[in-house]
Amino acid sequence: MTGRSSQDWRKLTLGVVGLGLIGGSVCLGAAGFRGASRFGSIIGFDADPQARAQAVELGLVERCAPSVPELVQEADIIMLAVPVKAMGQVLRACIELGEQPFAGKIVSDVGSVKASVRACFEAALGGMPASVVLGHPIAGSEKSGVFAGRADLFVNHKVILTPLENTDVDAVAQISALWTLLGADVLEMTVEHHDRVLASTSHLPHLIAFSLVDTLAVQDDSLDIFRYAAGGFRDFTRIAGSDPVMWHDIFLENKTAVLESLELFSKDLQRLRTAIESGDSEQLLGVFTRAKAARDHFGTMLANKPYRQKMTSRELKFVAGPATQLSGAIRVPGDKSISHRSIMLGALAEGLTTVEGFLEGEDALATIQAFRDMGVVIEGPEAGSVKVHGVGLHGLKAAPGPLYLGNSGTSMRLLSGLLAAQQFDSVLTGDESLSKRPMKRVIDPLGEMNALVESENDGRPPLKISGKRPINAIHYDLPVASAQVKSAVLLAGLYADGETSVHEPAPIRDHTERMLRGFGCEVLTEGPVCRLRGGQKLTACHIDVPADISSAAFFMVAASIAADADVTLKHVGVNPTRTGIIEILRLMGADLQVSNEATVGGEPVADIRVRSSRLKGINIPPALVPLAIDEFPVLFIAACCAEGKTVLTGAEELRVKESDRIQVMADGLLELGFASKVTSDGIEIEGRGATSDPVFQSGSVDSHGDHRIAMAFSVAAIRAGGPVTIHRCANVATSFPDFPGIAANIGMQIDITDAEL
Ligand SMILES: O=C(O)C1=C[C@@H](OP(=O)(O)O)[C@@H](O)[C@H](O)C1
Ligand SMILES: C=C(OP(=O)(O)O)C(=O)O
Repeated sequence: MTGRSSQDWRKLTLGVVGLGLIGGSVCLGAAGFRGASRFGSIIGFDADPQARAQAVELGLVERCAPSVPELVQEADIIMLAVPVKAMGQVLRACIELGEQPFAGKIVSDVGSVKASVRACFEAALGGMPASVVLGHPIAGSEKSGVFAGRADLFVNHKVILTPLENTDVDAVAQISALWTLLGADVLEMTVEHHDRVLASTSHLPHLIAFSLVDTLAVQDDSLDIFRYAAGGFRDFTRIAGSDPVMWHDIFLENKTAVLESLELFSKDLQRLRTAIESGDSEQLLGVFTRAKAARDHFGTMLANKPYRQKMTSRELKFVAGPATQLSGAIRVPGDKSISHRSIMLGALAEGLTTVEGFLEGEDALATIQAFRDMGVVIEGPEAGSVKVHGVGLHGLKAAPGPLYLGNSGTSMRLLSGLLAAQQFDSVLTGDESLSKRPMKRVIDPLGEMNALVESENDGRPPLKISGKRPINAIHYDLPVASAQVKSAVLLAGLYADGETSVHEPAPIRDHTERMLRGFGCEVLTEGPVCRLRGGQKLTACHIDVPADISSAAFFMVAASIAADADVTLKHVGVNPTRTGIIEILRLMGADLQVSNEATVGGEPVADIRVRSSRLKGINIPPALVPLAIDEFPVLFIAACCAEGKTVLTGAEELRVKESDRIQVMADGLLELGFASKVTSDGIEIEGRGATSDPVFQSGSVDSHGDHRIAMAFSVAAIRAGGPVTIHRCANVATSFPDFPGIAANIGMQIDITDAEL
């Protein structure tokens, strides 16, 4: 649907019936913010003669028609902005114009209950004319009357249109264009869906606000109550100041849907009452933490920020600049792999698990949300602290709907193993990138364990996991060096009768095994095989999440390639299954010093000091590939800045990460004037080293929504001849929220722009 040009509108007369808050605002918005009318003329009618006179005086309309039929005759587009209750009378008045009073006109309304407005049309006109498009702007206010109108009332508000099967598509397009002109976002749904949604999101809250204020107002000490009522009362009850007659009508008109949501709410309220009475703190915390998470999510959605939502309508762009001097000591956010596992194992444990240093990135938040959906009480995260109220191995409950795991492969694969062993069915979904990632690697071994994980999409998400199936212990030889697959099998193995063992073809991260031990579980590791007996109890513990070496890697490369750098990365996790980046950079001649080594909660940590160095190209030993699997995008940047050739082989896994990290990096490098040679399982990069500075041209690259690609090119900018613009960076928040802010602390310059696509 395309909007009309201003030229088109100027040929038309807009007629607004009902000049209260909504009708008046339609007039003012249509008149244009700068006073120049966008319409040929705007006329109005209101049942109240005084309102008619005031509307003209206030400049809402040029003039008022003496009756509804006369307005209908004159106008081309008619907006019936009268209360739902008055609709029948307005329509009956139009009958004097003949059987089809709206022929050749386009008509819409603004009523809050669509089924009853439709019934009014059917009763008055014997059916719904094709040129009538029912609609509802979600832009009320507790103010009403002819003085309440505002030209910008609808800006950035939603308008729901509810066209019927016979509604004329051109009429829908015109009414949609009118609302767009007034600044609104237009969407469509059925009449029934609209009435159900509004019953819960608007009508029920109004009912509760009216009821609460009334309950308090009739108490003896009401004056005191109101005098001392704090901000919470004021915020919560603002809508009790709304027009009583209008709301009285709405409740009676939307009776069925309102009663349904009231019934649901009453049950939940009763449950809270019982929880308070019996001192059931678990139940109270469960409701409150879930509600807080949902409200926070709602807040970020309203602010158009990317928490668990598809980033289709907005683009986050980084513009990174060259830098020569980098210095300072920083601590990057918590390890993503360990953060995920702290929630999963904490939920399965008995008792309260406390976590600090938790990564508040969207991937780990998606895991938290999934467990909340399965009935686990999780407090936080609050400045990296999380409290997980474990429910025990058999305490998870079926989620009310599919579990949405955003961009996170780790969440989906580990949860597949865990959920395959539950007494309920589950569905796992994810964003566009996750929906393309291979899941057969977990479907197959879990199938061998008698689990049923199904994909209708050639082994890709969504995954349907059947519960209530006994899980068999197996020995599994991992065909790919994947810690996610190993962990999925081990988590399912927790529920099996007997010993599950996994053989890894090369060393891969072992956080699951280490953390299980921290929870009191016996997990044996003998060379490449780890074993675990099913049925073991997990006991809650404290987890200190180290800084993520995969995030620190960006600054290790940044400091290595910058002309003058001395950067210290604090409290970094240096588990030997993760230190491939350190080993590879050292082989390339980087100056990395590891100090303050310690062990926290079974995981080694250290500070890493990095200074500028003359890197040289190497053949990356294949054995190091799994130990640095997430660090290759930024290692490619290091290779470009090295002297000589770097060759990566045995890294085909990179092609099935959040993007095809080999191809997407090579494409981006080319945009910056740097040609590389892509191979099926790696890349060859002829470094430019010190012989060419800048190494990269200024330019513009597409990260394909892959966080690690976006951050790698931000690092490349250090050695570019001018700014590097990186598109689709919103997913940086999956693993490294505030990457630009932390980068700025050592002297990197990354500007963020948030633009409409
Ligand atoms: O187990 C984990 O936490 C992870 C394992 C790796 O994936 P694979 O198991 O697919 O190699 C890694 O790429 C991912 O970022 C996190
Ligand atoms: C591959 C990654 O994560 P995941 O598999 O959890 O999406 C990553 O963080 O680079």
